[in-house]
Amino acid sequence: MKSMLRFTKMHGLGNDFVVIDGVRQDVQLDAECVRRLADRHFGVGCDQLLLVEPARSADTDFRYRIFNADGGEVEQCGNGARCFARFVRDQGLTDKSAIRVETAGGVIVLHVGDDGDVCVDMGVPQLEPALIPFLAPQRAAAYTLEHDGVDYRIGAVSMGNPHCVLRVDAVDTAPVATLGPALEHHPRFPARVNVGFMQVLARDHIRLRVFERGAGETLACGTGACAAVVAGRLQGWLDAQVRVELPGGTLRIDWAGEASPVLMTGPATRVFEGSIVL
Ligand SMILES: N[C@H](CCC[C@H](N)C(=O)O)C(=O)O
Repeated sequence: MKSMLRFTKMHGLGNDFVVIDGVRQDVQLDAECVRRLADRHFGVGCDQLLLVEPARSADTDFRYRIFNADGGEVEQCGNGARCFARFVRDQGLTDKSAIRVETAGGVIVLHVGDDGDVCVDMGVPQLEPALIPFLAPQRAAAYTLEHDGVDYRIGAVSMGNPHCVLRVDAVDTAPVATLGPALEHHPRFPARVNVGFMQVLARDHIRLRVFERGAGETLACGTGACAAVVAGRLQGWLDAQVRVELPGGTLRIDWAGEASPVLMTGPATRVFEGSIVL
């Protein structure tokens, strides 16, 4: 039976989303439906689809589910979290300025600023290989990853979702389109992986491009920015506060190190509202 679904199109620095209110709408999504909504020719088009649901526990305000354009449900989305916060406030679903949200990757706390930016406590990065998941004998600040006869030096971090970070001399000429998909599917990342290409300009300033798991290269990746700063700090290249310059714009990432949470601050933009027949 066909049904009409209302949605809001949003983006975080060009990483774009279809956001759906699953609080006031009865929404049943399967992978095929997500792929169709995400399709830039036959659907609305987006990198990820975000589904807002009622909280399932007393200590959170909402549940937030994230689906990549390939239809797969994933644990976390940083740019999406900022758009989520803007959405629930704009839609009158909450008037809180600190919003606790359950995700498949853990609880995150969103702080909506008066300046329009949103600061997200993305939680403590996970560095144990088995929990990333990444196949390695033990935890290290950096690993050697072999692919096609070449040894790459990488950082491996989970922000709830898995990230592999490589340092490059220049992001503009980095082999994102070829090495990105190859490493996304590397057998040592059993859940696949997001692949970040990081150029260090200063101890408080990097450029970053990310080939995202399940979506391809995006204009920005919030969890990728967090993972790059964590990997860079663990290798001694970066300070506690870093400007991360992505193709779609700049995020501020703060990480005091080790057991501290990673804080991500940046904008969230609403583009248009719409409805679609499913
Ligand atoms: N592609 C990611 C999910 C979206 C993350 C990204 N859009 C962000 O802003 O963090 C994954 O499969 O883990």
